[in-house]
Amino acid sequence: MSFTIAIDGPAASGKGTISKGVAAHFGFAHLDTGLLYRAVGHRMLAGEDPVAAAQALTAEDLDRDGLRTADVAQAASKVAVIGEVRAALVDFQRAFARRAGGAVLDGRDIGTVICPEAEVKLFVTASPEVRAERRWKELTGNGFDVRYDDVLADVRARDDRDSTRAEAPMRPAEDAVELDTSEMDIETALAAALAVVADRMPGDQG
Ligand SMILES: Nc1ncnc2c1ncn2[C@@H]1O[C@H](COP(=O)(O)OP(=O)(O)O)[C@@H](O)[C@H]1O
Ligand SMILES: Nc1ccn([C@@H]2O[C@H](COP(=O)(O)OP(=O)(O)O)[C@@H](O)[C@H]2O)c(=O)n1
Repeated sequence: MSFTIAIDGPAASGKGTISKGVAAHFGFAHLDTGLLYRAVGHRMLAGEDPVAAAQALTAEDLDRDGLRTADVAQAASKVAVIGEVRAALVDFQRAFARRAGGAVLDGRDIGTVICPEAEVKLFVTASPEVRAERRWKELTGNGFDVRYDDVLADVRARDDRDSTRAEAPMRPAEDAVELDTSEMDIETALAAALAVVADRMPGDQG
């Protein structure tokens, strides 16, 4: 049986953390679809054509070091505007979503474009300032020397590019449950997400 949970939202809203927690709780597989775009962005920064890079993407590309930097995040959101890049990544994401045993995918367009039939859709948000603070803590904790103001500017620039692009813009699906985590710690946010999912689980799996 396949069961798909789509979790979308802007940068550093906590969708990855929630997705991992939901997947672990239910024993589902998890795909961070942002990594696909980051891997293509990384290859573009190395001089490759982004469409060719997306078409040739391998599992090893997703394991590379250096995909979590601010520069790669910006490059990811630039390649994500290109329709041919997005098209090259669709089949892999849909196949993952349909795998037996259940799947959680997080990104920007999972509930709207990749898996419009997903059994559960969440759209996770938080204010730009809260998200920038979380990302700043994460990056400085990982040894990156970044300023809060620059992280906030990066988050805002990506929000703007991601939500205004013509192809698969970031937005909540009409049937998505919105979860504003601005005032929630990780445990509270995960509990709220689990409650939404459990409510939509068939039988006694919740
Ligand atoms: N509710 C929360 N409260 C505080 N920190 C959080 C919360 N959710 C996530 N974080 C932290 O914020 C950072 C970004 O979270 P992440 O799940 O990677 O966001 P996203 O996948 O939306 O970019 C991580 O360091 C994570 O531990
Ligand atoms: N399903 C997706 C996932 C990511 N992306 C793009 O990839 C970029 C990086 O995504 P990410 O999820 O790794 O970013 P964070 O939310 O972790 O900061 C985003 O800013 C989007 O431009 C997308 O267009 N569609």
